[in-house]
Amino acid sequence: MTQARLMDGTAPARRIVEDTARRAADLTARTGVVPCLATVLVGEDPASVTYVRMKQNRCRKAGITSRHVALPASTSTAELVGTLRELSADPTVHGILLQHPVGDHVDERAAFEAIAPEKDVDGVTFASFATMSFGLPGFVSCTPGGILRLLDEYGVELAGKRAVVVGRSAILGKPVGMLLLARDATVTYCHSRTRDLSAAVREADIVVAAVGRPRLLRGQDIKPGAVVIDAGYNAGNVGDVDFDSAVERASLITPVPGGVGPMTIATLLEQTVTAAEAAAGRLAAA
Ligand SMILES: Nc1nc2c(c(=O)[nH]1)N[C@@H](CN(C=O)c1ccc(C(=O)N[C@@H](CCC(=O)O)C(=O)O)cc1)CN2
Repeated sequence: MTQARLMDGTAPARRIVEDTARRAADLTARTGVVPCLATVLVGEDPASVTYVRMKQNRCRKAGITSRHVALPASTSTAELVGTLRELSADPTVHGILLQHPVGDHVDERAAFEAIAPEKDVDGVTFASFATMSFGLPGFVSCTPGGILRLLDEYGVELAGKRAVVVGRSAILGKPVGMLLLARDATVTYCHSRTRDLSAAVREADIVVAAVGRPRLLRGQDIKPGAVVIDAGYNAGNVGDVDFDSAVERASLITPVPGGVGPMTIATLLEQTVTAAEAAAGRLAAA
């Protein structure tokens, strides 16, 4: 049995960020507009703090400013919605990222919907979900968008392929399935109530593991020659796929770290500059 080829996300992500940095510099030189991403974090979950910091650092390197809003864990839905509406109305902010999760006492959907669609660079609003589902231009959810870019980068044909998405979260499982469907894959969603998960996954030409359960999928669950995308971000940089056994069966597989993660942040930066370019265009037309 030959081993799968690795789908490295770091090199394509670097290219996207370099291109994004060039676009940001050009926009600033032409119009004086400096792209700005507002990051909103509720509470102090250590993983979320790390992810937000990573996003801010990459923004800085790409010529994007970031404005951080740190809110206490006790923040109510109404307070969070108020903050997001203020940022949505602020002309100096071009993109808004609300770091997930926000805590069980907060209505995360209501919060996401308080983000103006033209600033939804993380692709979390209903408006963005609709454009993703119809394959129309708009902002994509960052991890799903990054996954599709990676599949294209490695020349994976999607039309007519059986894709199985394990997970149905609003920011990952659901949108990645819709993006695959918009590219004519035959998509099955699996979740905690799916009967015989292994049998369902073994049907897949393309598996997207997006459930947040360390090493849930193992080599025996993978059809020989399948493409395996591990979108799990569990503690300690452990994915949802048992890499060592899956690599023996797959034809292509993403590592964790170094696969989907860098593509997520690259997509966020790229969409922030796109939002800033659009805002500058509206300003010039007014
Ligand atoms: N509003 C959002 N919240 C969350 C998202 C999101 O896309 N939008 N995704 C996840 C976590 N996440 C970004 O927030 C994220 C996780 C991991 C990485 C990443 O690049 N990981 C690296 C390893 C990092 C390390 O070494 O510590 C990798 O995989 O190579 C990026 C983004 C939850 N919340």
